[in-house]
Amino acid sequence: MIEVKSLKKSFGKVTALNGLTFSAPEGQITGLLGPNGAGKTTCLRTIYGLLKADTGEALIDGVDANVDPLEVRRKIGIFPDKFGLYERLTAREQIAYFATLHGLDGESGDAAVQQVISRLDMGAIADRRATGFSQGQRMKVALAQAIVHRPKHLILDEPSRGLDVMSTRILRDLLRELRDQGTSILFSSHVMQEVAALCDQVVVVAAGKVAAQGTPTELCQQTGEEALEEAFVKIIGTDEGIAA
Ligand SMILES: Nc1ncnc2c1ncn2[C@@H]1O[C@H](COP(=O)(O)OP(=O)(O)OP(=O)(O)O)[C@@H](O)[C@H]1O
Repeated sequence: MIEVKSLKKSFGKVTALNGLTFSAPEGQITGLLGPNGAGKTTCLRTIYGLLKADTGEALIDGVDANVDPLEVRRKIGIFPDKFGLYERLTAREQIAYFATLHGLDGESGDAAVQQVISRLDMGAIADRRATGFSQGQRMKVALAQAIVHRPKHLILDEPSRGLDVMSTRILRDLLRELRDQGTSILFSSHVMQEVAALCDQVVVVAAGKVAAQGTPTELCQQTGEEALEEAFVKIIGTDEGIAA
């Protein structure tokens, strides 16, 4: 389980997180929905230990990434907001590099890399250098890097940005499959339809704290709205920074 407890984080005078609390259980897709600047990326970076909260804690199976970063990295896969690829490496080499970082090398490493290449239908690009890769091809490499060590938890920051319909579908199918295998999946988005289509649970974040939480149906019930889009707008109080 991923747990975020009373997280507070400021950058100078800007309060990015203001007492954020929620959890993302195993076998569920949890969507962190909020307008631009709501604090989603700051929250995710804190969970995987790239940022330290001012107060509060973020735990993976009870472990704080600031206390035991190696243990947390073993348990999670990260699809970050900015993924840089090594342009001179092939897709296979990049994925193998991440497998090695997680202690998967030799035959078991090669097998894990090949498995994820097959799962993401990357055969045609596996042995090409990343230079010239399309956005969708880059997304697949980043996703493969995130899941090659079969993490129990997967955290994705705006995963479908810049993707076409086919790539988005591949991504969604994979997330559902991993969810069904028991992975806890937490992803951020400011796109309502994406959250509505994928999530078992939605955590609506505004101004660094939880504005509402529940299944899409529960959020509609809580707000007395029939459409999720209207429910979100009512919860956040504006549709600024949210995309349909
Ligand atoms: N390193 C930083 N230095 C200064 N301010 C920051 C920093 N990182 C985030 N912020 C500020 O904290 C607030 C929350 O930013 P954050 O990136 O977490 O929001 P977000 O919900 O991910 O937004 P978006 O959907 O636009 O990516 C914003 O006001 C942002 O400008």
